[in-house]
Amino acid sequence: MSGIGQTQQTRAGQAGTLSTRAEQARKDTESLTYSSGFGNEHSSEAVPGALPLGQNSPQRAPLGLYAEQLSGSAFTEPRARNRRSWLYRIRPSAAHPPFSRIGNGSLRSAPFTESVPDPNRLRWSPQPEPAPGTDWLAGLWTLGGNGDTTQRSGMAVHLYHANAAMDRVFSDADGELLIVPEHGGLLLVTELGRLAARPGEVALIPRGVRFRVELLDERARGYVCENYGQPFQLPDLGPIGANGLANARDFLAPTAAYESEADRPVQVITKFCGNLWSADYAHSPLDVVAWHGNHVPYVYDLRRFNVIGTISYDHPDPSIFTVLTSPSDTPGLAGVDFVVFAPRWLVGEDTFRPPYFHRNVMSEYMGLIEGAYDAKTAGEGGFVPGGGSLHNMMSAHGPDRETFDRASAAELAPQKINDGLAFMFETRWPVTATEQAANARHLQKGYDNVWQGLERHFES
Ligand SMILES: O=C(O)Cc1cc(O)ccc1O
Ligand SMILES: [Fe+2]
Repeated sequence: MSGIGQTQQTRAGQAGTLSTRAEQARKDTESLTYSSGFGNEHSSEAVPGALPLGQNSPQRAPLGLYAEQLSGSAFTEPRARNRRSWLYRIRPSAAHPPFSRIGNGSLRSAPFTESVPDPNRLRWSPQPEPAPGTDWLAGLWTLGGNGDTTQRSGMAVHLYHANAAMDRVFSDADGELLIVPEHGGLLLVTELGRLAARPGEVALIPRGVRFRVELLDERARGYVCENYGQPFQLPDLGPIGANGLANARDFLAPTAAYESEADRPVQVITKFCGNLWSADYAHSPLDVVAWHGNHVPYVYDLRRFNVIGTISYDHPDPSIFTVLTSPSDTPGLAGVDFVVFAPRWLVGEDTFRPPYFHRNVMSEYMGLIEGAYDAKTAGEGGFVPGGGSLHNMMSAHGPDRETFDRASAAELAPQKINDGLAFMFETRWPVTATEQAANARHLQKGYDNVWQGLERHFES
């Protein structure tokens, strides 16, 4: 079985240095166009007349293209949950050679059984530098997760660290991918078109959609939530009303674009029930000339998030910061929520304003995109951009001692939190760490100490 590293067949060496590739990718982002809205029907054609009108599958599709449906939900799921796109492509996806197993590299999948679920609070420093020539796929490193890929339930937390563009093409049959860049921009070249995602933005690649990743900078680092469960959707707003939190119109789907160069060999890798499989195609599968549907990738700028919080007293639960939720069969119980702690004003009166001490039945993985987080002291060895923390089901956590001391004594003038962008993947089941995460050198050994020295103040 060959490894996950890039093969000879890829063009990285031939196409010159990464800077040339990155420069080209940056140039490509200047002409990107998008279609706005989340969950709605989008349509796009790169060549006029490529999209059939009034039907999906004419006897002969326009321009000699092949019509193909990509289903992200069962055919019969309720209309509100139904996801599919129709693709009009140069060759049908069915025309491919057999897939063979390749090594999984540092990727791991559910069920996670390498270690036992850990009730301790865990925190990691940023990922170490990858070897030169590491593309986005080879740079994926799994921290942990829950559920079962074969049952389409649960989630995985991955980190990525890349310094080379991807020539091969990847798709994930196991789940959708929420990509959270922390350092360096990405150009995602997908079957449905191209999207740019820079730190502060997130990208969502639906289950099964093929893509490759170009780097917009010399190095790219970030987080990935692989959601095996129901696709992410916008949370209901209840009494908030018709607007607020992440607004649907701020999600941007790509417009159709296809690989225009002559046929060339392309390695296509698929992740299927936890393993990587590879096939050598004689052409690029990113050959969709037109498409319509709602099973589409998105990019979303987290700075567009309409943050809602208290204007009276007490610290609201962080569900108020939910960007996207993957529901379970139990109302209100998410398989996984994606939550953002964006710049906001704190005005609560007679209130301990940072996150409170708590124990939660849900499990919380937190990452930091930039700056600092208001419950934790910043700086080397602390909660820093590129690092992450895991507070599993019922583990006791909250403000560290320094934060507690400061916030308990602070003068409660209106205060703008302006210097940080943190996020949380909050999931219904404990996250079991992979062996590589449980034994990582960058696991912070003294994390518990941040809660040391919280002295007794009780006077009876
Ligand atoms: O643990 C954390 O920092 C996340 C979090 C934030 C918050 O504002 C309230 C509860 C919570 O779990
Ligand atoms: Fe928490």
